Amino acid sequence: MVSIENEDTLASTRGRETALACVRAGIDAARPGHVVTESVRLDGDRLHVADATYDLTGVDRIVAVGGGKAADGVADALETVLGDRLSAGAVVTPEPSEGKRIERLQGDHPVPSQAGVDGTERIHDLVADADERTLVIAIITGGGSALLPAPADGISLDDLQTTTDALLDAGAEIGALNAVRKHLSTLKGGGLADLASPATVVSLAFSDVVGNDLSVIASGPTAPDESTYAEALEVLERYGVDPPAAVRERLEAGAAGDLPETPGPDDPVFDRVTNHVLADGFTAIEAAREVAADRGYDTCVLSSSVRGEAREAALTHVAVAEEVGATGNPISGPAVVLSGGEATVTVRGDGEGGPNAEFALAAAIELPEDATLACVDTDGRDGSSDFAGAVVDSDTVEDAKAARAALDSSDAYGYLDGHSIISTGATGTNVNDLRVLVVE
Ligand SMILES: O=C(O)C(=O)CO
Repeated sequence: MVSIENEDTLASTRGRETALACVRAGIDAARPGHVVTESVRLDGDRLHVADATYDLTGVDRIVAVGGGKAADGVADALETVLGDRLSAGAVVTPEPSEGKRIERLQGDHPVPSQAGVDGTERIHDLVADADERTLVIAIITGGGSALLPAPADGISLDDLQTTTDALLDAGAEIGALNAVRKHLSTLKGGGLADLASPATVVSLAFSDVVGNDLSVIASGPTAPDESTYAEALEVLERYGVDPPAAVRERLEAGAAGDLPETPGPDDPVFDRVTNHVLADGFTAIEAAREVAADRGYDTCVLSSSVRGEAREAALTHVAVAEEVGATGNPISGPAVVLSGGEATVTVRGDGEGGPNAEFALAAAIELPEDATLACVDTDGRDGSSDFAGAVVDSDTVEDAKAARAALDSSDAYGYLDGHSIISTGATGTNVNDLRVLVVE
């Protein structure tokens, strides 16, 4: 079970206690041990994944490869489920544990590192000689884009780092960011499926992407890609990013038709590929909702795909809390309103912030008296901070001017204190943000 540091201090009211219990249940439900055991089963020569069954007769090698923030836990669970049938594997994760058959390799997030490049090369080596008798299980989890860098021809790690950094700072949304990354690295944008062909590929995804677009989750290593070099150039322009010369040259060469595009939906490399989304933001929301209902609250899911600038989406949540209190809409109190998705922040200063902290602090300035809001990134790392998020109520902000100044210098954690900051450490999963709004 995920543990929240200092929970006794944070849970000083009934609303706060409920919000934190919901957060804990949401994260736990999305952790790989639970999710994989529920959805993957080996029965003799039959591998069951969700509603699909794969016949392993004739398969003489099963290789599990991939990466992302939940990959270590998925690898653990697969080693248990597949036992001796598993031949080998490698995953690149931020906090690798000791594996049995699947090697655990260190990578870095949100900006890629040399360790990630080395780990990705190991995956390349394991998959490069796959044939018709090989089953490749692809472990695709959020964070995979940075953890599995694989720079394309002519692109250095430094080019990838600079470009990623600049787009993150500009607040680029994930689809746009990944359209660029897919055109700068070899395993993204269907590249892993291409490398594994003609093997059968079964992909197990944990989605941290609103709408579960498989070509965006970890930049879609096993998914057809419809984005283009031209689009990648347009993204850089849209976010005002002037990339390193090698990046611009590659994207311009691709847009001019001098480089092959990433494989699209009709490409035969996907003939033997099946992608399964095993967990997403709704997995966390549903578990949180159950806890709230058990505690006697009326519950409502606002949306699992709230996105946009955190401080603006926060005001919508304040408005919902006000409406619950004033007119009993969309439900009447005591109520728990849940949302998921991915808020972003445009970095304005060099303070310590993150989308969830900014969401919570912006809401706290205006929350009505009977409302509590908890906002966390289910991976336990809000933006590039070491915190998961924050729990706030109408007492959190004593000095609205100072709170606004903190927001303006991207320093929400600088304003919030030990009575608000939620710290879980890395949770081992990643299904995006979870917000719990309690109105008593
Ligand atoms: O691309 C990534 O790595 C993401 O976190 C989205 O899945």
